[in-house]
Amino acid sequence: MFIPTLERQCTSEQREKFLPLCYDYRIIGTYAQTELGHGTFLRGLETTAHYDPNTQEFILNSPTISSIKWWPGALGKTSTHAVVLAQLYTLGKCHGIHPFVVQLRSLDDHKPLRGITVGDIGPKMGFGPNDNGYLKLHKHRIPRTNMLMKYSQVSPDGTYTKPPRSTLTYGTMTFVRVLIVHGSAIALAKASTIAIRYSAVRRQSELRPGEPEPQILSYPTQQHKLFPLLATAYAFHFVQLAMMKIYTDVNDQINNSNFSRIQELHALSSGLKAFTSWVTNAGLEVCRMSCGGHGYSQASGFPRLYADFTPSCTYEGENTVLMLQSARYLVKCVRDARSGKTLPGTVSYLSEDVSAVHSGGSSGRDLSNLDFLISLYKQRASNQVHFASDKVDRGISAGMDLVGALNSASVHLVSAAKAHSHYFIAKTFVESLKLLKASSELQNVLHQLASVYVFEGIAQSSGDFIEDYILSGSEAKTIRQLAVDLLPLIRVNAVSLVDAFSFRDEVLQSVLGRYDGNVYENLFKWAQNSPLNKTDVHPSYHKYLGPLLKRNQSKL
Ligand SMILES: CCCCC/C=C\C/C=C\C/C=C\CC/C=C/C(=O)SCCNC(=O)CCNC(=O)[C@H](O)C(C)(C)COP(=O)(O)OP(=O)(O)OC[C@H]1O[C@@H](n2cnc3c(N)ncnc32)[C@H](O)[C@@H]1OP(=O)(O)O
Ligand SMILES: Cc1cc2nc3c(=O)[nH]c(=O)nc-3n(C[C@H](O)[C@H](O)[C@H](O)COP(=O)(O)OP(=O)(O)OC[C@H]3O[C@@H](n4cnc5c(N)ncnc54)[C@H](O)[C@@H]3O)c2cc1C
Repeated sequence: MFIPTLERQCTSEQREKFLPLCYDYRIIGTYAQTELGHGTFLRGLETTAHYDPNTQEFILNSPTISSIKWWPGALGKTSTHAVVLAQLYTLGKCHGIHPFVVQLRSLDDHKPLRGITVGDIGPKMGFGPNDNGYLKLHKHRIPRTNMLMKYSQVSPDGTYTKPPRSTLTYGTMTFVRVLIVHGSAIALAKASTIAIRYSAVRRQSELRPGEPEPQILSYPTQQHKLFPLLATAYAFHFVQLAMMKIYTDVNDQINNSNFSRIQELHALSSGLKAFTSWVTNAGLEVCRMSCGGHGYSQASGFPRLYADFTPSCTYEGENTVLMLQSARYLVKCVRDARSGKTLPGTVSYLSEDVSAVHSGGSSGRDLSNLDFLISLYKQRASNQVHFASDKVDRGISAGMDLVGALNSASVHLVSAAKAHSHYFIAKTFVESLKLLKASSELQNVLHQLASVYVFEGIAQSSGDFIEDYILSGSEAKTIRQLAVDLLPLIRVNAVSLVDAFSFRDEVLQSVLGRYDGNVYENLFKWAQNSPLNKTDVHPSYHKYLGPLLKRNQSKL
């Protein structure tokens, strides 16, 4: 995050000064924004940067205990520098959060500089090797030219020039949220690889006396756990490609001072980061539990995969908060549509009248047709967004201000943003496959994956579709059955579909997910390396167990 921030927020002179140092690993940096007291509410950050025109320096301080920077990755022991987000003060006026490059440690002996107190925040649930750290600043001075001034400037006499958009400072977070969509796809692909390969190796239970124990991958319940998640990994792969394309296009526009789509990008990246990380987070646990006891072993790779992935739901914007950000924009779009404005691509459906198109219960609708089902996802999203938006309007009519009305409708706003994200993902998956140049056999297999993703997505949220009369109860039941009917067909290619992710064993880090399937021998070998097995009789025996047993035996 340190380098992307410099790349996006530096003037050309600052780029020339800082970026070569980063690329050559002459300095190591982190992104120090979050504080003990604030992570979500950026405008509440307390770190200060006061400009001293006499020395043309900024004086940085952590004025309170809650202002201590807390959590930034590699801040504790590794980083020599940080981008520090602080409240800018110049000529007695506060101008809000701005980014500053701050050297933390000497490049000679790595000792913290004067006015800098840094350290590790202590053991966490995962990311053991990462020294997430704290930073306390005390009257620490940096040159004026260390404020990243691409968008806003402070002149030598302290005059402040404001940015074209205050939220340009938030640009790095948007970029990393887009990366996290990719991270979700990768994590779910890894988990699917481990669980499906192991399920092809593991045999368990005797269905009928005398019959060989079947592969657990042959059980419909195991397939129902794993194949929708496999399909989701493929869906997220295509979505992260689409998301990155939109990000790159909008970022190019921003670089040409065209800020027209910055809000749409923020809303989409926020919703997709939250949606994909929540789904992946839950999916990792389903994959682990589908592997029985061995899934709980470190040897499976699942404990570390989960512990390292799960903070994706928190960092870079806590998921609920990001869904609310996305929803806030959707509400704004409903208003714009009602006032006749044209809506941008990813939200243009909100100006369509989808309500009459599909009333639930009409017979003869082709419930296996993906294009038709995507239109139902669209209707569900539009209904939920309009419902939540109407709730906000009713709140305002009842005398609330906008903030109060948004807060009062926030549960429904989160549901609406989820439905919007889900529609975007399902639509992108189906459309991406149409554009894919692939053999008919491959198209058929991928169509099965897209179908099970779309069917299962409706089955797991059938209440949304039935409550709004988008589907009748019997139609929802039919779609649920369509998903189950696909499972044995996907079974045929399931192992090939995870092999296609091409994770090397060294990357997958899983005895259960080994490419050669040689699980049991390697589990036993792995266990031999357990520290507890260094000696046959563990030293603790002589201190505790031995005396206890001997004392009690003497009573017999
Ligand atoms: C290539 C392979 C990839 C594999 C690897 C995959 C994954 C790993 C990758 C990365 C992870 C690794 C490390 C990550 C380590 C973690 C780092 C961090 O966590 S950094 C800190 C992150 N912190 C946050 O995200 C803070 C969240 N809070 C906020 O963003 C803001 O406080 C919030 C909630 C948006 C509120 O903003 P605020 O200004 O206070 O109030 P408003 O809601 O009123 O917003 C005002 C307007 O500004 C618009 N806005 C807000 N944010 C943005 C934005 N980012 N871009 C554009 N516009 C934005 C908002 O919509 C409002 O607009 P309107 O007034 O409604 O028009
Ligand atoms: C592993 C890890 C690495 C990190 N790395 C970095 C880093 O490198 N740099 C950095 O600056 N930070 C980093 N962070 C910090 C991270 O960005 C914050 O933890 C994150 O932004 C969430 O803020 P918070 O912790 O204050 O949670 P809070 O905002 O306090 O969230 C707590 C609860 O309050 C709810 N809540 C908060 N605001 C609202 C609202 N407006 N409406 C409804 N509900 C709300 C949330 O939904 C959540 O349920 C890291 C965190 C972790 C766990």
